[in-house]
Amino acid sequence: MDELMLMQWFKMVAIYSTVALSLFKIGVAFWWRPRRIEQHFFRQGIRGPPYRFFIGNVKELVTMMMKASSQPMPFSHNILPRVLSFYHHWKKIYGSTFLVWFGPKVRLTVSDPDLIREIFTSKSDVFEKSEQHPLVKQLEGDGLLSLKGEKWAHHRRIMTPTFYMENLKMLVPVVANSVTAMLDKWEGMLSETGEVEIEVSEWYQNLTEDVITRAAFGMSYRDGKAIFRLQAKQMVLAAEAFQKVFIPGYSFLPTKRNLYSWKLDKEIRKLLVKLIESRKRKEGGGASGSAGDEYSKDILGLMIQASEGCTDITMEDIVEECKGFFFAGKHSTSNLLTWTTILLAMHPHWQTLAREELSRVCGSRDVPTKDDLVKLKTLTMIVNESLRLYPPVIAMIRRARADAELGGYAVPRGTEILIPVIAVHHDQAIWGSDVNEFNPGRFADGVARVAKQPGALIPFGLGVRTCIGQNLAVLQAKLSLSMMIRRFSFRLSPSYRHAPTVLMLLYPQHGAPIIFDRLIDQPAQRDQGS
Ligand code: HEM
Repeated sequence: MDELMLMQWFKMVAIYSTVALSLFKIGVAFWWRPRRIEQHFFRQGIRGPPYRFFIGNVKELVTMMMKASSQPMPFSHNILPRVLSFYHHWKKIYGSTFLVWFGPKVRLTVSDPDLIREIFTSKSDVFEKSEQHPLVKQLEGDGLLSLKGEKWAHHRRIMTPTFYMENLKMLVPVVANSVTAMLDKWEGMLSETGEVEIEVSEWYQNLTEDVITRAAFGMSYRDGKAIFRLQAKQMVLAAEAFQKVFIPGYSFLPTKRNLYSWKLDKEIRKLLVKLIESRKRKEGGGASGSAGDEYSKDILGLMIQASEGCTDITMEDIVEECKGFFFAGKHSTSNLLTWTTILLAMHPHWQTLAREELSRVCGSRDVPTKDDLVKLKTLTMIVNESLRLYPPVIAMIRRARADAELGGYAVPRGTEILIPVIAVHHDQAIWGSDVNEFNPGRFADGVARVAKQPGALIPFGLGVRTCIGQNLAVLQAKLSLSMMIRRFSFRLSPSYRHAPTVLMLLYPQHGAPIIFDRLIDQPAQRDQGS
């Protein structure tokens, strides 16, 4: 009997100790540590909204963001208060470098271009990519976008040749075919008066899906389509997760949402493995590259070749890279195209200037050649101004992997740095009093002349982790816009409501309905007439 009591007593002590230890750990993680970090930064003159137990500033932050995006805004490009309302609000109180708490996770906002350059270049080994939310990681894949260290460097080396300009230039006919098919369909939809209203963002998504599947994977559009549909569903889940406090380990629980996201991931994986294996068979069968040998250095081809030469590139690695390229290749480029079309519809004068330049450079050619594209300075200025005012990626995050010094501040290990790209792009101190105006002319003497500090215009990031797809995105945007501008003039539909919103990337909340008018004097017609 005594022995039994003793056993029970030990059991009780064990339970109480476990509970006490857990409470202690919770206290340290959710109370003591945040307070200590707050004090550390306060002593250096950095303040911020006060940390609240467990939730940090998430409640105020989500409320502010929801309120700001609840109504459309006037046709103004001063979009910072709407799309990054918490930053805009707290910057006025605490200055541009402040602390903000995403649950118990601290982020230090940094918008000084000199410090941004330091983070991305000379101190890029200390300020590494931060760990993504599990749902975002599932969507983007565990490839280039999130890998670190030697494995990232190895993958980047393998895939870089895909994006050499000589290889990209071979894509001009591929992209042009897709754009022609899209514009022909629009033309078929014209009313008797010669105009049609198009919701361009959906069309651009299909276009960029088409281009990335063909260009990067040598696959047909239909093969890639199913993957894009599944990723769109994952994107909704990931966007919802951003509005909640992140609880480590939660993603492993079999909740309804997690079960659904696992199912989506499994289906994507299955489709990708099938595609990769069929491509491997083709490569093994003597084909030197992707389907049709048109583009032998595509991502999939290079990854497969690399996996055959060494054991450290596995099928799993290829699947993860494919996920990332499907995601990154589609959304950001279609957003760039959508915002640029909206801007040109709002500012028709720049359509005219771009059209005149196209006539000068391309003459009677309907589709610009790769050499023409380089000469289209006005179009380049327009694209740069669009990326400045409406950058698809509005913020980037880094994490200090060791104690570090930044601009005279001591930043403890584990601190995350939030770089509000959109705030930098809308900073009057950098861009001048017309900062919120659409003025591509500011780039007339090149980007460097205007944004004197390299960290001032960063739509594609900076330093070693800069966007690998930058040249492909710009090539695709310039080619699509130039072909569209030559065929149509366009204006905003009366149903357009200006509501830039963030769902991982910056997009128009109520779509982008645009009215297109067919131009009478088109190059193709001039050719026929001559
Ligand atoms: C307008 C279009 C695009 C924009 C604005 C954009 C933006 C960015 C930004 C800001 C980064 C850096 C993120 C960071 O440092 O945290 C990045 C990285 C990346 N982007 Fe893009 N991107 C675009 C198009 C593309 C395309 C078309 C592809 C693929 C074909 C692509 C693939 C990637 C990859 C793989 C990375 C990770 C690179 C690395 O860390 O080595 N992006 N992109």
